[in-house]
Amino acid sequence: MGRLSVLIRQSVRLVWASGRGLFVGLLVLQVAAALALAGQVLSVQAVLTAILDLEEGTGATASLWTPVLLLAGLTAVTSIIGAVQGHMQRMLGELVARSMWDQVLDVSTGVGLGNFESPDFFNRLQRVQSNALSRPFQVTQGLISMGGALAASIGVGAALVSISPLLLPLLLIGGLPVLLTSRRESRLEFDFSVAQTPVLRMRQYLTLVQTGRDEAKEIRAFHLADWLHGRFDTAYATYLGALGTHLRRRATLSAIGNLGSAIVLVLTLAALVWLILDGQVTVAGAGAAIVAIRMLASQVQALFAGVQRIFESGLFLEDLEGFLRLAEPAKEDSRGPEAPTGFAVVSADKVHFTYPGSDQPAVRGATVELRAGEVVAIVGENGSGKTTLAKIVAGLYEPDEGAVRWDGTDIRAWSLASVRSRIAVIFQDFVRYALSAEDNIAIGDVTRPLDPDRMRTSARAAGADGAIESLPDGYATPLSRLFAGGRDLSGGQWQRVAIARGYYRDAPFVILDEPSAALDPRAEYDLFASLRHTLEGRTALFISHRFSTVRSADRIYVMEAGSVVEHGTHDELMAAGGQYSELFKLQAAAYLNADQT
Ligand SMILES: Nc1ncnc2c1ncn2[C@@H]1O[C@H](COP(=O)(O)OP(=O)(O)OP(=O)(O)O)[C@@H](O)[C@H]1O
Repeated sequence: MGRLSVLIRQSVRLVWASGRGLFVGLLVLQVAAALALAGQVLSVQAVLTAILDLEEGTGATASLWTPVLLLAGLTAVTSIIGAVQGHMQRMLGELVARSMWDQVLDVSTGVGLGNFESPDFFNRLQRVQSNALSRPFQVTQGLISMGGALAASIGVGAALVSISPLLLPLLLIGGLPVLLTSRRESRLEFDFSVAQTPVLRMRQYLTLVQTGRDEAKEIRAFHLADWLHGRFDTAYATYLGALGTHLRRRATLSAIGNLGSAIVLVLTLAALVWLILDGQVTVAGAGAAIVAIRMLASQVQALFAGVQRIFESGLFLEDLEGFLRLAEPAKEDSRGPEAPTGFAVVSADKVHFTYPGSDQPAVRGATVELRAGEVVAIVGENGSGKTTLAKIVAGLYEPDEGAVRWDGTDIRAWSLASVRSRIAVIFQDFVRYALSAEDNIAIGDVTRPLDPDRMRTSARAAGADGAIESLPDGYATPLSRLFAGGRDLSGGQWQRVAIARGYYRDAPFVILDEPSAALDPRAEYDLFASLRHTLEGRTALFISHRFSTVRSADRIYVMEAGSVVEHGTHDELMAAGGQYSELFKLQAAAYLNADQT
């Protein structure tokens, strides 16, 4: 009972916050329906008494009409209430779902990036999306049907007590077996859901692969359709096998519970027969009692079904609450004083970082420094830790050791949200939003109204203007074939849109993570050469694994296996004859050979 009252309190809070008007309205209707049901029992008794009086010749036909009309009226009222309630419940369910979605999306967009490295997080997210979000609606229904069944049980119970007080306790006991088995059933359901989440996610992933636009060409080119279908079928078969076992267990439990209730109902009816034979109940009373017992049995069943729904949803709601708590550290991000609007020096000071679940550090004691207005480059081979270091400098990952400092102050001293607002990052794997070209650029800064001039200047600076202006609707063209009138861009054109997005953001510090990977060598050279002019004094960190691109940087850091192994200007590094000069010559030779062939 303790657990039930906690769950009911939680659920009421949830429903109350989402749609209190509808909730109260539904409860009022439930009480009205309960009164109408009790009225029906009493009307049946009155109808039967009038019929018996007529037969015995002691009553008049006219006295039959009033209870019959009353019974008809009450029956109509009950069914109308039922119909209206259905629609109101649907609306309330949607309101509850919306407020839950709001909270879930707050978590998914607010939690630390580290969560997205963990399959556990995705399993929880999946459970929350496919289960926990529908559960609040179930709880709402459970609460309302409980409230209604309780009111109806009291009403019909009172009517029954007026006929014979013995029958009521017997009927109430009838609900107990179902209640006892329902707790066990709810645990089974939750455990099943937890166990099946990874299989379900794999199935959904296989569906996405087989329906995705990007994957479509590779599936055809590699003849993957049958192979992927096979994997999908196997995943489905595993799930169906487990579902069969699970449903058999649940069916056995509910059969036991319902059998228990049915036995109690038979005992109640037997007691009624005994009361009639003993002369303690009149024939009219017995008729009404049978109606009342039927009504009450179904109400008691509804009451316990409501309790069962709440119990069953309870475990999922706890899961949901645990998930929502993940956002608490994210709220911390916007606490603390605002970061200064600029800096003289940004440094990463002996930073170490290991990805969650990984045993190898991705960055080991790396130190870099950027002075205001400088264009600094990080180079290194694939997997050397460049992107990870950039994410640490951007305040997206917190270093395990060491610190990122602005003019000597650890950025953790300020609100992380404000630090991030001073930085524009163009990611290697930037997002291609299925929105207009204009939105794709202006998304770089959504804190102020769209500035068309700035947007066009940014597009021009990134060299994206030509491609966009030749689209059917220019900047208003959706950059996706998913939507009517949409067009797609080439990889290089998309990359320029992403660069324009970074330029559009009015931030003193710009981080470009391999922004030229999809550009041809001339475009890449032009991009870097024009960077200083485009950024107009802003500080830039440029990441590349093409050494020739960044030779004019103010300073170049060379990374290898997570550490900075060399740094200096191009000339200094070439003169040092270390790894930079070796890799630079290797890449240059590869280009020369390519030119000669
Ligand atoms: N999300 C992740 N989870 C676990 N390990 C990761 C993750 N991302 C990168 N790593 C590992 O961290 C190391 C550094 O990766 P990082 O992406 O920083 O290198 P990079 O120098 O930017 O490489 P590239 O030039 O290929 O982009 C690699 O060994 C990589 O396997």
